[in-house]
Amino acid sequence: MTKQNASKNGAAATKGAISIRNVTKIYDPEGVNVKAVDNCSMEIAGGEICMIVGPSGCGKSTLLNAIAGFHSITEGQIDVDGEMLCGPGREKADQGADRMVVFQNGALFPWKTLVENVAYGPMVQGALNKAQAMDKAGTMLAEAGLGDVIKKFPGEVSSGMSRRAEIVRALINDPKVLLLDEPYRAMDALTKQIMHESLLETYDRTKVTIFFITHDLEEAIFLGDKAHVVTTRPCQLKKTVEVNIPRPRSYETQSSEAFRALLSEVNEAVHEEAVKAFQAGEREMA
Ligand SMILES: Nc1ncnc2c1ncn2[C@@H]1O[C@H](COP(=O)(O)OP(=O)(O)OP(=O)(O)O)[C@@H](O)[C@H]1O
Repeated sequence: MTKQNASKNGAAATKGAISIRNVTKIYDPEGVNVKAVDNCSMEIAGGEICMIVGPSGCGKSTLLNAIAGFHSITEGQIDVDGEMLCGPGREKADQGADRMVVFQNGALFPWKTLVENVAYGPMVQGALNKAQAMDKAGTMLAEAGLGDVIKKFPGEVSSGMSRRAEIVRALINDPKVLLLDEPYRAMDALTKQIMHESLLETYDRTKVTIFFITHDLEEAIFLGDKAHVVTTRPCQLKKTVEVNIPRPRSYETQSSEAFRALLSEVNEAVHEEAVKAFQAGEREMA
């Protein structure tokens, strides 16, 4: 492992605090009326890596989409750094470069090289001219270990490289918050390890707040400062597990007693909710 480092919420980490207060989301209230989130509250400090775990279909992506400004909320309020994104009088947040999203299915333009993909955002927003944007994109890709492939097209590099490039693309505008919705879901264990190292190194450079949805409990403990376990639908915060394992964390960390104890604590909470989700599904089928 390279210089994956140190601080949790270091001195530079003052931006990107997310406050989710009493948020409820009902899809299609006049029709199918699906309550995905119910009176859910959570606080995420600026510069924190916050992992969200819970059963399938419980409402995790709904929360992420509300923070990103893709979906409205029905009640409650979401703030970033004390400024209301959505809440009373504004049911949907504006989308903005201060909150960048990376999903599990890649979203790079296949007809552009990696460096062109990364440079695209600041160029079209007019934040940088083409030369500046290409230069910054090349530097950031090199920092992420992709210096040799910046001129390759997404189809010419591995899925792991593409995903790292997507994260660089999300970070080029220096967002306050990085929203990750199961970005490594389809990857094999070894590729995931590389992704985790790379993400932690990126985090050390940027101290961006990370809101990360996963079903992989080991990933949640390995990466997170906190793991927020949420209930089966409708989503509420069930339990917060503080991951008080010092950084840097290496793969030996995963066999430590502290790691296994935290894993077991998260597993127990998630399992309870998974059983409820399964029973609810069986009732619906009956
Ligand atoms: N546009 C929509 N209209 C109606 N129901 C929806 C809509 N989008 C999501 N849902 C429902 O809301 C619930 C929560 O969905 P969401 O995608 O937030 O869950 P999730 O926890 O992210 O799931 P997964 O872990 O499987 O990705 C699900 O029951 C889903 O079917």
